[in-house]
Amino acid sequence: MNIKVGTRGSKLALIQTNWVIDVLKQRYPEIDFEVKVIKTKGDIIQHISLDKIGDKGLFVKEIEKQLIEGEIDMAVHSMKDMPSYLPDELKFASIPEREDPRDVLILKKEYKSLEDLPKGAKIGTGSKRRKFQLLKYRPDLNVVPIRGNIDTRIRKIEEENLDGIVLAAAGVLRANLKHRISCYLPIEVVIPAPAQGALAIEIRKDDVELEKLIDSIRDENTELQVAAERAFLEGIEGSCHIPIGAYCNIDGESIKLTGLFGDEDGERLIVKSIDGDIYNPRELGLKLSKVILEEYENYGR
Ligand SMILES: NCc1[nH]cc(CCC(=O)O)c1CC(=O)O
Repeated sequence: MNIKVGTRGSKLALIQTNWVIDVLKQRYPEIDFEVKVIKTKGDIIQHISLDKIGDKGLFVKEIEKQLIEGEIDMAVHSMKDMPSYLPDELKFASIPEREDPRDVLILKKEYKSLEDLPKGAKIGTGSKRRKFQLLKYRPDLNVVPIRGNIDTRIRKIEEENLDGIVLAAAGVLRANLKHRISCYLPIEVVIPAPAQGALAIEIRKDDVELEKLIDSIRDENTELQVAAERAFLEGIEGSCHIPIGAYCNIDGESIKLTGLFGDEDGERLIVKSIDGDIYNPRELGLKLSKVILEEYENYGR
């Protein structure tokens, strides 16, 4: 059997794709996998702030088209970049084990933590979720927009004379850049993006054979967390112009889901947690989105 795997061409996308192929190969050494790099709209318009072009589908549409047409058989993405709804013909296969969900700071050599940073320090991030949570903790910081893949952003610390940047631990660790991490931001301080650190493997709905194969690398806790966190995102119906975050903590049969939601300019920023059990993660996510949206509407009244 020969399986064609579609991916973006960024270093991280290729690392993630090869990671999935490697774990599948360990179980099915007889299967051949062929990587096909696909250029997406998001890769072509690198210079514009993601905030301004918006649209989560930017990095996946072209890949999904090739999947539907049979040019490829599966696609590997970062789950956090995936829109709430997939094309009718496609679905997610089982989800493998999540990487560290936290965000990290990569700082100039002089500094080791968020607390170390001098007043007014310049921190680069294009994400409102990261920006407003950092400012809540350190209102004096000067948060400036940056874009680009991981290497580009790290380079910009020097090039644009920043004191540091915020990145997802998952991308930095997968790219073998652990030594660059200055500190991990606790989940209580910076709630991650829904499903941050988890991978999405997209396949055709009718591809039962491949579905079964990928089921061998399923991680149940990750699937539970992703179900709850993405249901919250779906319930919010937000875009990337507003801060949205979610993290699901599992403790035996109990789960605690924490959600973050706010407005475009950071005036309203709401964080709330609710408890549930491992049997209804999706319902818990949808419920939390309703509770938070309601609180948002009543804010300041
Ligand atoms: N927004 C781009 C993106 N999409 C996935 C990752 C890293 C891997 C992940 O979060 O799962 C990143 C980089 C980042 O946010 O630092």
